[in-house]
Amino acid sequence: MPHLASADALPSMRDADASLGINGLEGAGRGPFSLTVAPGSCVILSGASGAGKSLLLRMIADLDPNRGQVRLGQSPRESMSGPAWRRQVIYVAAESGWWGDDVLEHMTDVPAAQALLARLRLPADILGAPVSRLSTGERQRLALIRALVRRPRFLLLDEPTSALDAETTLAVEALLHDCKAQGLGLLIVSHNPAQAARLQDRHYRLGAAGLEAVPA
Ligand SMILES: Nc1ncnc2c1ncn2[C@@H]1O[C@H](COP(=O)(O)OP(=O)(O)OP(=O)(O)O)[C@@H](O)[C@H]1O
Repeated sequence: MPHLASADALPSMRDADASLGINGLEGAGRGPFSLTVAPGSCVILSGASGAGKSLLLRMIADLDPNRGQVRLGQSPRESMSGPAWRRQVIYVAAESGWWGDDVLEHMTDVPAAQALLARLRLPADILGAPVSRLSTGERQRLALIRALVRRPRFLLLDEPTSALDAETTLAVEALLHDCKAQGLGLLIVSHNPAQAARLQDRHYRLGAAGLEAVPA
């Protein structure tokens, strides 16, 4: 893993065969949606603005009202508390929310977060900065770091590079690629066909008729 600043900075692989299974998930008048994300794989979700992509991710994380089956391997989502579920399956919004003005207090593993800064082209002292002074792109990358250092099994990423320049976008993608190689499962909303082509193991488009597989 030559590109990693620290092997400890990435989620470790556990229960390698535990897929994220979504079956008949519906809510807010949308769905039912069914798809599977295997560990160590990347599923891209595209579709027109307003199609319901964020809603689907939020329903999987159980952040919006929904019904249907969601499982992690053999374990149904309802077998664990909401916070326990969202430690394993983390939703990262396109515009991240921060509950205080101190970046550091949001990081559950500061050394691991520190080890990822350079990879994402962030300054070494940024963890000491107030959230209110960060640029949109800095906040977006720090939200990804904040999620990664919690060592989830699946990440639901909503347009994770929407605020980034081309070179920084590639740096984020390289990190995600390495996380995937360590067993992390990814479901990523992207409007960028080139990014989809670089990252996807599978690709679905969300349209009026529901999820449609997009050929590679
Ligand atoms: N909790 C909710 N209950 C009912 N409707 C909702 C809820 N959340 C979002 N919506 C509506 O569902 C629609 C889809 O929103 P969503 O944010 O999922 O779209 P999107 O596909 O992610 O769009 P974009 O690409 O522009 O981000 C919108 O019209 C939105 O107002």
